[in-house]
Amino acid sequence: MVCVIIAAAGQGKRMGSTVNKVLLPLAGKPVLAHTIQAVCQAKAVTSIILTAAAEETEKMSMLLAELNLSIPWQVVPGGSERQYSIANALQALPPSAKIVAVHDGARPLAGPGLFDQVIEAARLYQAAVAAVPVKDTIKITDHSGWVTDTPERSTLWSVQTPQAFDRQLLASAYELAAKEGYLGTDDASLVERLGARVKVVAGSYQNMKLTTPEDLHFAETVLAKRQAAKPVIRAGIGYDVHRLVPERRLILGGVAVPYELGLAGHSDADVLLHAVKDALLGAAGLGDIGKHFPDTDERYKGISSMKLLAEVHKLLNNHGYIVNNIDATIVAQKPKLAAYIAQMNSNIAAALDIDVTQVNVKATTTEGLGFAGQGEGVAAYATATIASVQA
Ligand SMILES: Nc1ccn([C@@H]2O[C@H](COP(=O)(O)OP(=O)(O)OP(=O)(O)O)[C@@H](O)[C@H]2O)c(=O)n1
Ligand SMILES: C[C@](O)(CO)[C@H](O)COP(=O)(O)O
Repeated sequence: MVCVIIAAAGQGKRMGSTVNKVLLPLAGKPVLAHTIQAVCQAKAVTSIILTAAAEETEKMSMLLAELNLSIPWQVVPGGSERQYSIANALQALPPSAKIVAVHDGARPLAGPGLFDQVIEAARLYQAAVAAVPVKDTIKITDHSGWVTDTPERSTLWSVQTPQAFDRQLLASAYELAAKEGYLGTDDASLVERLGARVKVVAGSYQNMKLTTPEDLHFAETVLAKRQAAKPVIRAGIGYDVHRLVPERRLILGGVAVPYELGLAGHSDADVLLHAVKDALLGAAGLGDIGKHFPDTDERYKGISSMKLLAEVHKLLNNHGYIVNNIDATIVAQKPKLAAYIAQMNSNIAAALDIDVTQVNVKATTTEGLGFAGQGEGVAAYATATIASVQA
């Protein structure tokens, strides 16, 4: 379980506004609403704790309630410094939380994917931060403004949030900082003092912390551009045929259909899923299943086509696509398939992480004509549309 602490208990003094900057309007809604929605879209996140200044607790609770979140949330009082706010939130963590991510309420432009990446890195390495390479040359000065050093830029990173940690590690880091009276400017610096290693995950230059007024203009521009960007839709087609033979199971759309014959093939010969996968790969311009899962490869002998459908889904995601819809037709004289169609739809939807309404499997006979009509084999046609994911 992953709990995200959203720090929102500051005053936004550098913004020069009379209201807390996280409550300022941005593209038609409060900055904090953008931040919370991005956090909630991350797949791994299971709960939220928001830190709020005492006098803003009610306002922020109302904002959270209006967002109608599907995961549990709570609001805890902040402290006089960001670090003290996070320390309060750590006391309120749900017992099930094994990973804790911390994010600034004032970073509304972080994409959901970044949370998932940083959380995944925290699972692997115990501590991870989003960061971008610095673009300017950085100088160190003395207190009179004289340059004392120019650090090598290739080792310098501008560190952002989210930052994610193993729960115990972060708790120990905060305990040590409290004991030693150390006040850091981010959470990872506390963890570093324990001697633990922190992994850097590539963040985004757009994921800026709204600190001064010009940052708000930048954020408006980024959001306007994101809203105007139209996803590109691509379509693909798939077709497959397998021979019906004795002593094989008849697997269609991941369902074992009772019948005296089954489909012959190197894998489980799920002709429907083969057509669906070819349609998806075709839509993405990624070839076909023969290219990715050759029938000469022993690894795929007898393999469930549901597993390979999940692989195709991963491949599409890695190339920046999400699935829009699937339409498919199974061509078989026998057996009757109507009773199994709903399960096929839901199997396909689950593997592709889409709603079942986006999948439409049908079945038809050929009135006794041709190889399907003669019961020699089963064919399947599929079409798929996919959409490119916006950055
Ligand atoms: N005592 C504090 C101070 C800051 N924050 C939060 O930590 C994030 C990052 O801090 P910063 O940008 O410094 O915000 P402010 O403290 O509000 O800004 P300023 O320093 O200009 O007053 C913000 O979302 C802020 O609301 C917090 O939860 N508790
Ligand atoms: C945690 C942080 O956002 C990482 O860049 C940053 O250090 C917060 O600093 P601030 O002093 O609260 O602005």
